[in-house]
This record gives sequence, structure tokens and C-alpha cells, in this order.
Amino acid sequence: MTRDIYITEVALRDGSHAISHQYTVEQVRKVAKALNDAGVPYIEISHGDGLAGSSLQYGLSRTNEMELIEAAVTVADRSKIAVLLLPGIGTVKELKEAAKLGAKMARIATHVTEADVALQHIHAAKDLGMETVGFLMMAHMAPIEKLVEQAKLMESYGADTVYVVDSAGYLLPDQVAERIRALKQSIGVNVGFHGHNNLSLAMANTLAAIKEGATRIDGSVRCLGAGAGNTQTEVLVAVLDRMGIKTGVDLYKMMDLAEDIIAPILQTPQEITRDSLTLGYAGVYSSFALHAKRAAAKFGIDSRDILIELGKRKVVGGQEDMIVDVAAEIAKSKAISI
Ligand SMILES: CC[C@H](O)CC(=O)C(=O)O
Ligand SMILES: [Mn+2]
Repeated sequence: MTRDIYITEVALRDGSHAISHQYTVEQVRKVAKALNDAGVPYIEISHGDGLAGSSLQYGLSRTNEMELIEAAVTVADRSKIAVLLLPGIGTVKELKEAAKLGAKMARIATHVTEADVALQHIHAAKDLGMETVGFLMMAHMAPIEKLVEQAKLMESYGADTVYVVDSAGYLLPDQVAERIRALKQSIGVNVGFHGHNNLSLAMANTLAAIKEGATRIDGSVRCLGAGAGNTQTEVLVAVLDRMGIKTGVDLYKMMDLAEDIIAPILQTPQEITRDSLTLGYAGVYSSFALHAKRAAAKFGIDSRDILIELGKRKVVGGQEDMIVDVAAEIAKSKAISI
């Protein structure tokens, strides 16, 4: 099959944030089978924060992610199963375990300025025979020259693809275009884009990325991703089909999956709420949304105030404990001013 664009479906990983990491084996089996049958080339499965993310800090998983990976591998005879790993949260040990179960792609994710921490994990993934992706998160937080420098590092470590990751859903289409263009001019490996829809720009940003030459694109069916979700996969398939761009994915099967299987999994329909809009507006990690909501309820304050303050402080993934600190400070300053 010839494809112009290779889609990675992230609902079973990024979407884990949106449902507080409550996936069951049965749900993953059903979703993975439907994605496989629809012809989606890559399906990502892990805790929302990557392998070994299940913890008090990031949120406890209902089911051990290795069981979820195994369930997906068992039903996917066409799609490759991918895993996400954030060095420091996950280790080579979990990567080996996932590879042994049949995961074929490793996506090694770092903050946009910290690619050097990915070296040993990319090497390990290559040694395990996995296709390897360097995933540069919070791409809006670095100037383009820095992004290019970090992408070159990922390439030098052996990544087959380097992604620009708009973790906060903050970037505007021109900003995505200039980032992808710069990477296309500077590295020889595939370039990918992962967006979030917090400002309702995930589709526009994805199309801007594709226009500049990105060939690896992430989507989440029914927008089942952190914050307002990612580029909606079934919509992307339809749009690209209209543009004459081949994804190799069956549109009707994706629509049926979205409606019949994903919609019932959602705790609430994915929409751009005041919290997700604030994530995009303030440039905050999409996975912080539920943490901020809980902290706001605990301290009796507005979650938007927490998110705006986190944006000002440029808090990054792995600093989830700061959410409660910031909430406590805001509650204290409000109490003093009364
Ligand atoms: C915390 C990992 C994060 O959810 C990875 C990702 O999808 C992103 O940065 O957008
Ligand atoms: Mn994401």
C-alpha cells in the first residue's frame, strides 16, 4: 500500500490523560482491533506520560500498561504498536519489556531543549530493532534555531523520525509551518507533527505541517487526547482524502470506531472547555488540565488562574507537583487580600 502520510493514532496513550488512565484490557483490545482493521499504520499505547508513568505524581493506571500493549499486539496483524517513553519516567527496562511483547516503534520524548537525555533510549530502541522517533515536546518554548539543534541531536542518535510536538496546543499555523520548514531544511530523516486542539487549530496546524513536508502525523479518534484532544483522526482522514493525499485509512471504519466504541469510553465529550482553551492560550502542557481542575476544587479557586500562572512560570512536563504548589499560593494570596 502506498501512503503519502503515516498516521499514528494516540487515543490509547494521549487519550489516557483524558480518562485519568482508566483503560481496560477489553477497551484497548476493541479499539486496537478497529484501528488495525481500518488500516491505521501505527497505534500508540502506554500510560499518558509514557511507559512507567503510572504513579501518584502522574496518575495511577487502572491496568498495567504491559497488559494493554500485549492485548493490542494480539489483535493487530497490520498495524504496528508504538510506545512512548519519557527518559527519567520510563527506563530501558520498560522499553525492553514492551519490545518483547511485540511493540515495534519507540517514541522517545523530551522537552524541546533536552534532546540529549534521549541518547541511550534511542540507541536501546534501535538495538531492539524498533523504529524510533524523537519527540520534541512543548515546541513553542524554544526558538527555531534551538529546535533545529535538538532535532539534529535526535537524528544523530539514530531517530528515524523527529516530531515537532505542540504539547500545549499553543502554536499558530504560521509558527508550525516555519518550524517544520526549518527541520525539513536541516535534517534528513522523516519529520512529524503532533498537535493539540486547545485553540481549535489542530487541523489547520496539521495541514500547515503537511504542506511543509511533514509525513508523520498524530491524531486522536474523536479527539480523545489530553486537553481538547489532538487532530481528530477520522476528520483528518476525510480532509486528506479530499486533498488527494493518501493515508491508507478507511474513513467509514474510522467513523464507526469514533461513534460506536470511543464515544462511550469518554467520561465527557471532548470539547474546547474554558480549561482547555486556557491551556492553549497560556502555553501549558495539555496533560495538566485534570491535575489543575482537581487542585482548583481542593483549594476553592479558579483552575484558569492556576493554568495562567503555570504558563507564566514556564512549567514543563514532569513538574506536575508544581500545580498543587501554585494552587496553594493562589489560595493563600486570595485569603490574605480578603
Ligand atoms: C506527558 C507526555 C505528553 O503527554 C506527551 C504528549 O503527547 C505531548 O507532549 O503532547
Ligand atoms: Mn500530546
